[in-house]
Amino acid sequence: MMTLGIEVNNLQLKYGSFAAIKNVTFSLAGGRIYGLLGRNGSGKTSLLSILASYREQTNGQVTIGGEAPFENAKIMEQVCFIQESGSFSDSSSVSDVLRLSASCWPNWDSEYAAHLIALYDLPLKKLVSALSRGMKSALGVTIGLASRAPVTIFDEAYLGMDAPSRYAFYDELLKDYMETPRTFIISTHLIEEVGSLFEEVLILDQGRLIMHEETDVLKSRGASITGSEQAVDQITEGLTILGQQMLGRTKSVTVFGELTEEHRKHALALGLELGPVSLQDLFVHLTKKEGLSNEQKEKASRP
Ligand SMILES: Nc1ncnc2c1ncn2[C@@H]1O[C@H](COP(=O)(O)OP(=O)(O)OP(=O)(O)O)[C@@H](O)[C@H]1O
Repeated sequence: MMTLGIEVNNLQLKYGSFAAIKNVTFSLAGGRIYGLLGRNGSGKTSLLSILASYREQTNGQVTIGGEAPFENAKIMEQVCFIQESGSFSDSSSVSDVLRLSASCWPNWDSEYAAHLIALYDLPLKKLVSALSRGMKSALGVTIGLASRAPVTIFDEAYLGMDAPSRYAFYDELLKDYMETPRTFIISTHLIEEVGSLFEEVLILDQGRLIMHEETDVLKSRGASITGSEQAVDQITEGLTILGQQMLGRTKSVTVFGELTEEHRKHALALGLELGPVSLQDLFVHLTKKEGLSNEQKEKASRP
């Protein structure tokens, strides 16, 4: 399958006078799983809508495979955008929606669709209006995966699904990605659940891109330090603490910022255990209202 690179340059989107996307610039090579994170109203859906040709930007450039996506039929059939709310007509039946989807995406895989329909027990004859929220989400997920679109975007698409269904979705996505590599962009608030899928992470904060990093590199921007309370307190003095936890006599502290070699040696000498920081902890810290100053955020986002 071809890999379509995505270039976003100085992108701006305004609703009236309100700027929802502010001078966002990034480049995605494609063929990876990207996570798009941001607090409520940070602009995730707005950004994804532009990539999916649902909206035109106010300023700046977007290209997918070298072409601007807006009103571009050739690009639109390469991009599948699945939203939480679903955008299926209420008066269509599930099988109508699937038939329409099959005609929209040239790479549609009917066999795979049938597998997912069985997996999620989707009632083909029911009208969309008669589906439960979770069933609507399962229909969306089925379409996104079976579309085999070179760029597949899930915008909180599995929110209505119960935990077993969500985990089945993560498994399917990973399996499908291994078999037919393509670009997935996934926006989510369920960072602990979905985070391990991401190879790169983008974080939006009030319309600005404050971080775009390989997940592993991002995780090395912080550390968890575990051991005796006294030793942990000693080593973390003066560091930015994201969170702490006591488990019996053992203390575990998460810090922001890379540990210096000296710190590491000292920690090991004190018998402390060092580990990576969780994506969730980093995210919460980076997007906290009274968290880092814009200057600090900018510094943190630089390699
Ligand atoms: N059609 C619209 N008209 C006016 N303002 C809008 C419109 N759509 C979104 N906005 C505003 O743009 C900002 C970004 O919204 P957007 O839906 O892109 O955020 P989000 O990151 O997807 O949020 P959430 O996580 O809550 O879904 C918000 O302040 C929102 O109120």
